[in-house]
Amino acid sequence: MIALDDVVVTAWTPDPHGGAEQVVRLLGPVTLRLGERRVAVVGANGSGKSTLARLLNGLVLPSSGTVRVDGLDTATDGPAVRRRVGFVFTDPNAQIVMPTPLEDVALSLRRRHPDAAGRERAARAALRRFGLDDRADVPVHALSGGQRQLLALAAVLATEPDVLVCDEPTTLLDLRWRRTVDDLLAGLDQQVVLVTHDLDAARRADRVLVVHEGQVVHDGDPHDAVAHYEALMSEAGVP
Ligand SMILES: Nc1ncnc2c1ncn2[C@@H]1O[C@H](COP(=O)(O)OP(=O)(O)OP(=O)(O)O)[C@@H](O)[C@H]1O
Repeated sequence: MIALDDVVVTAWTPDPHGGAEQVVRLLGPVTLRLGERRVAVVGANGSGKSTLARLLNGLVLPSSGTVRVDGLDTATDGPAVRRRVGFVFTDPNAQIVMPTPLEDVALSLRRRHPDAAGRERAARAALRRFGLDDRADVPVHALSGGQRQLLALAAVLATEPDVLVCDEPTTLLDLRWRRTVDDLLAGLDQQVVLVTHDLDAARRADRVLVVHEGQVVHDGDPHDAVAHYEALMSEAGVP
């Protein structure tokens, strides 16, 4: 169970008029209990979705309030939370750290497979699941953007997290791989929190949060939530 209580996130930003830095509120206050297997988060650019997602594994810490995952506080139990909560970034370059796909996935497997041969076998199997087996040993800079995104997802799933938080994980993928990743995420046993601009993907969730100007303004049934978001967008002049 993910529990947010009275969470507010603020940040210092420069004053556009050259004065002292100012504190701005990016998100909150937010109080939520997230227990559903598939939770989607939708909202306009800059509304606060990534900030909300990053709170869930302690990448962003609340300025006030608490975020707990299965009772672990992200502010005080960060490493334990991150072992439980895998995070897939929009930009795969933010999380690929090794020179080749095989080495990158193998790094994620080091806890579960201390022996090198077992680790390599498991890493190759993980890459195969994402159609990357023939790319296992090429330099990561030679992968396409979509292949890098698949690699990032493969590496995070290899750590077998209890919860997977994905921040727009299919943005760089073509239609075939988007469907593959959507199906794969849908079939996972883990809880998945998906930040997405893909409203069809949001409609397949069990619960949808609509974020607007740093607030969760709607929370509930996917069809109602998506309709609420579309109404918000049309008020903003989006056709
Ligand atoms: N560390 C920070 N300091 C100052 N402002 C920030 C910081 N992080 C985020 N912001 C601002 O907070 C707002 C919300 O950002 P966030 O990344 O959560 O939005 P988002 O809904 O995920 O947007 P997008 O759909 O474009 O990815 C934006 O205006 C962003 O510029």
